[in-house]
Amino acid sequence: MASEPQLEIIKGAKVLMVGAGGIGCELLKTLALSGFQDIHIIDMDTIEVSNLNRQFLFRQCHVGQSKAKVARDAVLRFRPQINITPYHANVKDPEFNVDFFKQFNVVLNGLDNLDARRHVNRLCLAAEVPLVESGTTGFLGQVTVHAKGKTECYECQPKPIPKSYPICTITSTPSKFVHCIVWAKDLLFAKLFGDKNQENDLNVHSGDADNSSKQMEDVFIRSLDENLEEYGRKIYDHVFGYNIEIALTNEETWRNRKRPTPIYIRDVLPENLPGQNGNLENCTNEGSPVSAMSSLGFKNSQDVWSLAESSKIFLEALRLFFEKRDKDIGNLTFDKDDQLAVEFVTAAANIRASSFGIPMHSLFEAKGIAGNIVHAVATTNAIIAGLIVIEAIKVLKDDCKNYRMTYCLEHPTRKMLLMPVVPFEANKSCYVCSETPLLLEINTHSSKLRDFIEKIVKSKLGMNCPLIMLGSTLIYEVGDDLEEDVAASYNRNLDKVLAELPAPIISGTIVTIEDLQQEFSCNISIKHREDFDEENEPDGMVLSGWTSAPTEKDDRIKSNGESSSAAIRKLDNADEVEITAGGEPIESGGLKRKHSEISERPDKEASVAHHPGSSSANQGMPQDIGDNEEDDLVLLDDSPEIGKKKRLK
Ligand SMILES: Nc1ncnc2c1ncn2[C@@H]1O[C@H](COP(=O)(O)OP(=O)(O)OP(=O)(O)O)[C@@H](O)[C@H]1O
Ligand SMILES: [Zn+2]
Repeated sequence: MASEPQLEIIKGAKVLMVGAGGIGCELLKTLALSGFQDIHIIDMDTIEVSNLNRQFLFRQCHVGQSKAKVARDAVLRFRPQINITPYHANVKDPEFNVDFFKQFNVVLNGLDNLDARRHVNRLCLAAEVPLVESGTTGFLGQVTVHAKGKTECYECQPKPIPKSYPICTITSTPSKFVHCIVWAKDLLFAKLFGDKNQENDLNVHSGDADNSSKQMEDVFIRSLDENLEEYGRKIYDHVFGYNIEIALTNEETWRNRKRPTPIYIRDVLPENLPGQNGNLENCTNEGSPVSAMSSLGFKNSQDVWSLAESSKIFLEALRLFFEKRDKDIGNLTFDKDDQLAVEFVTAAANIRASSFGIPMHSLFEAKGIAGNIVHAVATTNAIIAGLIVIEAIKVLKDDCKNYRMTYCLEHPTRKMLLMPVVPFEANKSCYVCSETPLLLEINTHSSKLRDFIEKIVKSKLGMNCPLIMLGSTLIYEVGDDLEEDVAASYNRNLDKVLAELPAPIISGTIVTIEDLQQEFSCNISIKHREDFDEENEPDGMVLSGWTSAPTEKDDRIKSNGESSSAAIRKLDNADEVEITAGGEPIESGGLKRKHSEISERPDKEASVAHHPGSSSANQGMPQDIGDNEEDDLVLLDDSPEIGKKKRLK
């Protein structure tokens, strides 16, 4: 129960929540029950059936409605006297500018993607409003506090980019099931059902450079009256049979690897097997999604299909796409919520896995890998929401010496389920909250301004509405209010190489980039470089400059000079840290952690190297630190003495 003065602070606070999903629902409820009376919520989504198992403010009848609005109505039913203002909108919309953010005492994030998190971080920095940031992945979760001038900002530590795989591992030498999944969704699925114009490296790299890509293209084109069964079998034989034969001709590749086995459909499924075509009636029921599994009578998504079963699903899913979803073909991108797409990708990945001697997986598992899904745990969201409120109250009391980043661990470690850590001070070389310039190595004679904007400014720097300047010369700007001829000249610049722009970007120049909405700008020093490694530097440009971690001693808020709080203490050994509690190092044995591990998130993203997927879920979370036989739950005191623990009986 909050003390009287604390309650007054809570009652007088105006808070902004971003995200009304898994964490957001718990958070809104906890805020309301803790006495908060003026809460604004932004969420751009509508409610989906798959949200209902954990987003407890929503019911079946709300499916399709705004999360922010339904969450508000649900909470007002038990706290009718408080003010909740919902916005069914993207936090990146221009209306949510710095002035909008300035009206709040604290901002609380319950988001699921890096892009929006970075955007909110910049607005909070510009508006000088503290941010409590959070994330969960299954049993893991964390809450961090970011206050300008007091702690590091959300972007002070570079966030690991989603794990991606070298293209040749995916196209030629898969060794794990995830490689087969990436191949099936990013290459095969994209080739058959996606945008025909996008680059797609389904070709097998063989010693025989003449592996005709012309022939390759022809195979995928379906003539208007081509029988779908025959078309499916042709694709099957091409990608699982012929391509593997070609790959095998490159002896060098297989010298130290297990050779794959080509698979042809005639060996797996005899032609025109009765019943093989599925039962179209079953899958045309109004309202139910088109599904190869239901068409073929497969019920359990946790079963691992045999090679023959995978092959049946492959052919059936392909047929259903062409017969039932023909309007989508050419525009599809893989979506984990698209049942037919998941079935197709699972089947294709399993057939490829079988060819390469890799264990096959169930649709349920494959979906998790393909969609980068770690199943959400409602309890973790509830714990994290509680911790957000605890930190928010400290922020409102300006109790910065007691701010904590708290990690929720999968297994209690040293009897701690929750690991509190003193926040770091700002990284002096953070390009977001300090003025340190970045360094970009790029071929200024061959890279176009368009590539620079897409790969660096938008993708790496997370800018929304960039403005690019060299000295006082504007090279590029976006905005609805631009005059036509100005907009046209900026557009012409997009296709020029950097060194040939009206103000040339060459080695030694410093480019200034600003995002007016985020009120954020940074400088990039340019260094010309002729060649890049295709495998390791697929963008053809390398951005660096803000990777250094904070330095020892001055890098974290001190608890009044005392050592009563948990802390991460840097060891002499440069990148190892030791987690300590109560000033005393927790007994050693499994607790020494590399700094890089502490700041890395669990990474299950599956994509090909040159298409890094979007990042979601947690950032900066410690991994499983080690099991402890005693599964005691340990709670943190609400008092500043975080080192003290209470045991739940
Ligand atoms: N740019 C954004 N603006 C506003 N809301 C956003 C933005 N990005 C994400 N969100 C919201 O953040 C919430 C995150 O919630 P959560 O992680 O539970 O995801 P979910 O979409 O509800 O569930 P799942 O992805 O697991 O199916 C979502 O409701 C989503 O709409
Ligand atoms: Zn920073």
